[in-house]
Amino acid sequence: MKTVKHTFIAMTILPKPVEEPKSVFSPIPVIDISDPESKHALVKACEDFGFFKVINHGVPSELVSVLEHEAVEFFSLPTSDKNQVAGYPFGYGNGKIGRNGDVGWVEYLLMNVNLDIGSDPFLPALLNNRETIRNAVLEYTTSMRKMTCDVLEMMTDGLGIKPRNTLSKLVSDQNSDSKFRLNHYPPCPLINENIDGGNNVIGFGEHTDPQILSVLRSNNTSGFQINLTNGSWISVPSDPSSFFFNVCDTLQVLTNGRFKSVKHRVLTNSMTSRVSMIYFAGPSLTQRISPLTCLMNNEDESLYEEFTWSEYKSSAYSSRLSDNRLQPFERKLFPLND
Ligand SMILES: C=C1C[C@]23C[C@@]1(O)CC[C@H]2[C@@]12CC[C@H](O)[C@@](C)(C(=O)O1)[C@H]2[C@@H]3C(=O)O
Ligand SMILES: O=C(O)CCC(=O)C(=O)O
Ligand SMILES: [Fe+2]
Repeated sequence: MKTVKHTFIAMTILPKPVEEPKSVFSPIPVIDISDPESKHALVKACEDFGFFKVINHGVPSELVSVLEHEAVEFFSLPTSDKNQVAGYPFGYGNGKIGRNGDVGWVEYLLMNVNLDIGSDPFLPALLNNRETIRNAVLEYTTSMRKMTCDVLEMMTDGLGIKPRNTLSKLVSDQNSDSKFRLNHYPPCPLINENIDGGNNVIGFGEHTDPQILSVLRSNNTSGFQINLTNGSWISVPSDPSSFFFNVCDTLQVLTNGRFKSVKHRVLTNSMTSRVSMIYFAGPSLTQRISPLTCLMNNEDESLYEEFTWSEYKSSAYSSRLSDNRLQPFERKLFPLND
C-alpha cells in the first residue's frame, strides 16, 4: 500500500510539546468477543479503564484495508482538492479541531453516518463523485454499527440487565446520531528531539468522546494514549487487526458513573504517518439520557441531571477539547444530616 505523501498542514499555532509517558508496560484489557464468557472481563475493563481492545471480531480485513487505501488516496490529494469538501461540523479539516480554538497536527474528514443515509445531504454530496470511498465508508460503518451492538449486548449480559438490547437499541435506532472520522497525522518534522525521544507534539489533544461508545482502528503507527484513573498516561501499542473501544460520556451517565469515559489523546510521530478511522456510536437526538434504573439500588442517587442527546451535543460542541463536558450535568448532591 502506498503511504501518504507528506502533506503540509497549514497551522499557525504549534501545539504544545508534551512529555512522553515513562511506562512501556501495556495493561490494556483484551476482549475476545467470540466468547460469551468475556462479558465479565468486558464489564471490568469498562469500570477500570473505560477502554479495551476487541479481538476475534469477525470484521473482514478486506473491508478495513479498502477503506484505509481510500483514506490514504484522499489525504494524498492536493490541499486545494481537499479544501473543496472543507466544512464544519462535517467535512475536511486541517490543524483546527472543533471551533473553539483547539489545534492539532492532524487533518481529517468528519462525516455523518445516520442509518437513514438517503436523508443526509452531507455524505452523498461530499463523496458522490468518489464512488469507491463512499462505498467503503458505508460498508465499514455498517459493520462498526453491528460490532458496537454486539459489544453493547455482551455488556448488558455482563451487567445482568434485561432485555439484551437495552443499550444496543440506542445505537441501532434508525435515527441514531453516529459519526465517522478519518484522521491523518503526517510525520511531524517539528518534534523536539531533546524531549524523551522526540515523540512530543500533540496530534489530537486530550479529551473524552461525548457519545456512547467509539471504535478506533489505526494503521501500524503508534501515538494513541489513554489516561488511567491515577492520572498517568499510557501508550496503546498499535494493532491494525484489532479494534479499540472507548467508553464515552453518555455511557458513563447511563451507568451512573460505574463505567468511565476514558480520557485519550494522540501524539505525533517524527517518522511515519498515522491513519486512523473512528466510529462514534451515538443515540438519536431526542433520546433522553439518565442512569438506567435497573443498575441502581434503592439507596443510589442519580449523579446526573437528565438530558437529551441533543442538549448534550449543543453543550459539548461549545466546549474546548479538554473540558469536562459532563460537569454542567452533574447533580449537586447534599450529604444527609444525621
Ligand atoms: C473541540 C471540539 C471538537 C469536538 C467538538 C468539541 O467542541 C468538543 C468535542 C470534540 C469531539 C471529540 C470526539 C469526536 O472526535 C468529535 C467529532 C465529537 O463528537 O466530539 C469531536 C468534535 C469535533 O471534532 O468537531
Ligand atoms: O485518531 C486517533 O487515533 C484518535 C482520535 C480521537 O480520539 C477522536 O477523533 O476523537
Ligand atoms: Fe476521541
